[in-house]
Amino acid sequence: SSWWSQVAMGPPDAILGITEAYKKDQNPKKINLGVGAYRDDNGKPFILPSVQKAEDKIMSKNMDKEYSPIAGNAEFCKHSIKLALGDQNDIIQNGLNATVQGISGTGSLYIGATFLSHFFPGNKEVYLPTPTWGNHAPIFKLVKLPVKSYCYYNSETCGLNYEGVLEDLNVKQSIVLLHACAHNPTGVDPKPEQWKELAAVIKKRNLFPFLDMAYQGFASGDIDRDSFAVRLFAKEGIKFALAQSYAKNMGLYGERAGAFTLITSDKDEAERVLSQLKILIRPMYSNPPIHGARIVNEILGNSQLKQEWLGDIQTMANRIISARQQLRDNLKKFGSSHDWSHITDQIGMFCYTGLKLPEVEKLTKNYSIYLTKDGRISMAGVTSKNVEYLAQAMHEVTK
Ligand SMILES: Cc1ncc(COP(=O)(O)O)c(CNOCC(=O)O)c1O
Repeated sequence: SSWWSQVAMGPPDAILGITEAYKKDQNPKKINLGVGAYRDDNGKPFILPSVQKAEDKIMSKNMDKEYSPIAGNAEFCKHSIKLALGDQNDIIQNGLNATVQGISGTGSLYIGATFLSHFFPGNKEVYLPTPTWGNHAPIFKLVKLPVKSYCYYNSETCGLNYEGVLEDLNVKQSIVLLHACAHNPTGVDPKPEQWKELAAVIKKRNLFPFLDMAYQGFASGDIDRDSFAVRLFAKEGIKFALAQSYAKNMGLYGERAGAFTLITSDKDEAERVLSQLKILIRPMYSNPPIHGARIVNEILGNSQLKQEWLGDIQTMANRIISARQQLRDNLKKFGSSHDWSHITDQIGMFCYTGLKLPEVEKLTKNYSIYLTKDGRISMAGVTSKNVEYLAQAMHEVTK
C-alpha cells in the first residue's frame, strides 16, 4: 500500500470555502461578504499609494537580497514596536522590549505561542474570547497549549458581555488572548473605561495578556486610538506579549510582514528572552521575508511618507465606517423594525449581524449573498453599489 493511504481528506477552510462558492455563482448581483481583506468601493483590492511610493523608492535603491537576521530586520522591529507603543514611552529606550519580525500576524502569534509553550512559568492554558478568529485555537493547539474560552460576546445586544469577561477571567496566572482593537469576528471592542478596569483585574489576578493587534489604524482610522489597550497595559506596567500585522493597515496581505514582542522586566531579561526567541525561530523558518519589512521601513522611516500612509489608512477606515452607516440607513429605509445600531457601534473589518443560520442560508440561496454561517459579514465587501440590494435582502430574511 502507499505511504499515505491512512491520510484522511481534511475539512475545507470555512472562510475560503465561501469564496469558492461565490466564484461559482452566476448571479450578476452576487456579493462576497466572507473575504477578510479590504476592497475599495468598486470591490477591488487596494494598493495604498504610500506603499506604491515606498516600493518605487526601494526599486531605485538596487538593494541586495541577502538573508535577514533570524530576528528579522532590526529597523523594522524598532519601527513596529514604536508604532504600537507610541513615541512617549520609556520601554524602548530602556530596552525592555524583545521584538522579532514575524511572518505577518499569524507567524507572530505562532512565535509567541511557541515561546509560551516552552517558557511560560504560570498556568499553561490559553483563554480565548468566545467567539474569536478561527486561527487562534489551531495555533495554540499546534504548540500543545490547551485552550479555554472566556465569555466575550452578548448575542442579545450584539455587544460586549463585559460582566461575563470579568467572571470567566477569574483564573490565576493564565494566558489571556485579547484582540487589541477591531475584534474578529464580532467587531465589538471594550470601551476605554472597560479596558482600564480589565487592566486592573489582570494586574490583581496576575494574568498574562497576549495582545493580538492585527488592525492598528484600520479600525478607527487613528493609529494612536487603536493602540489604546496596548499603551494602557504598558503604562500600567503590565508585562505582555504582542503580535502585530501589516496585512490590513498597509495592505501588505501577501508580503507577510508582522512582529512579535515580549515586554520584559529589565534589559538583561529582554536580551535573554530575545536569545531564546531566535533559537526557536532558526529551525522554524530561519529568517523572515525582506520585501515587506523594507516597505514598512520606507514608510515609517520617512515622516512625509508616514503622513501619506496615515491618510491612506483613513481612506480605508472611512469607507468601512461609511458602509456601516449606509447599510443601517438602508435597512431603515426598507422598513426594517429591528434595532440595527450594532452595525454602526461595531468597528473594524467585520460586522456581527446577529443573523441566525436559516437567515444566512436564505441570503445565500435566494440572493447570492455569501457570508460565514455565524452571520459575520466583511464590511469590505459592502459598497455604495451593492448596499441597497444587501439591505433589502437582509430586511426580507429578517421580517
Ligand atoms: C484577529 C486576527 N489576528 C491575526 C490575523 C493575522 O493575519 P495575517 O497573518 O494575515 O497578518 C488576522 C487576520 N484575519 O484575516 C481575516 C480573516 O481571515 O478572518 C486576524 O483577524
